[in-house]
Amino acid sequence: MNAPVMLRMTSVTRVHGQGAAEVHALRGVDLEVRMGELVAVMGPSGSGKSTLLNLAGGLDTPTSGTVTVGRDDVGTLDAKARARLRRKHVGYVFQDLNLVPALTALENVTLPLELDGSSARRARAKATAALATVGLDDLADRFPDDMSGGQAQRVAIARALVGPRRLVLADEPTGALDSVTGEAVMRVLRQRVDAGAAGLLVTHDARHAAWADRIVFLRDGVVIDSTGAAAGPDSLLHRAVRA
Ligand SMILES: Nc1ncnc2c1ncn2[C@@H]1O[C@H](COP(=O)(O)OP(=O)(O)OP(=O)(O)O)[C@@H](O)[C@H]1O
Repeated sequence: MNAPVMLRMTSVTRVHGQGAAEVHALRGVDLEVRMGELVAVMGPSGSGKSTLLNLAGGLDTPTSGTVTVGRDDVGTLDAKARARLRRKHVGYVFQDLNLVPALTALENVTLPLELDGSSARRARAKATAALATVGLDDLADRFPDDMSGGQAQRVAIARALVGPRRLVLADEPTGALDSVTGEAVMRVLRQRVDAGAAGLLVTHDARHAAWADRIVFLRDGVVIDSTGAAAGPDSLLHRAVRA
């Protein structure tokens, strides 16, 4: 039996700006991501990848069409309800990391859990474990500005994956990383998805897309192709691009 659909986009359009400045960033996109499934989104600059990710995470609402996360229709939620949905169920890794500079690595990862109502002790324990999964247990007390780009990126990954996130959204999560660390980050993302989350990954890198079960290609706001071939770490595609 197929796993439940966590993210569903139906005939989604998004128009930015107005009048002469109007940009049709997405034009009628249909997309489903099931629990346990990692979908990579590829496409040239300006094709609508970030717009799609922002809609999936409830940071933005569609101009027309519907976006549902679990049972929630994102377009019908008010800003407060969308913020709650994001905090509770959606993990993000963005290009700009949005780490809080005044908080240590551990505190940055702990923060979303505390905002969700976890006790400080439980939140700390979970955050410590999340930092360990990205190999940063030694740097828990370090501040983001005292870390390398790759280390800070891994803190952002730990923060996105901590807690019961049902949908993990990653926008070029390996951008600041060397290839070995980038692979490690992809492995962590894959493990989180294998443990039951749904994952949506924007990437320009075919080696990272090869970790996905499916690759969706966007151009000018339209899905122009979608590979059905199950890729994943054991797939031929994966082995081919890693060889
Ligand atoms: N807030 C906005 N206001 C106006 N236009 C926007 C806005 N956000 C995105 N766009 C436009 O929408 C189109 C799609 O942008 P988007 O950032 O989603 O593409 P992308 O595929 O993520 O690009 P990149 O790979 O360069 O990040 C582009 O033409 C962009 O200029």
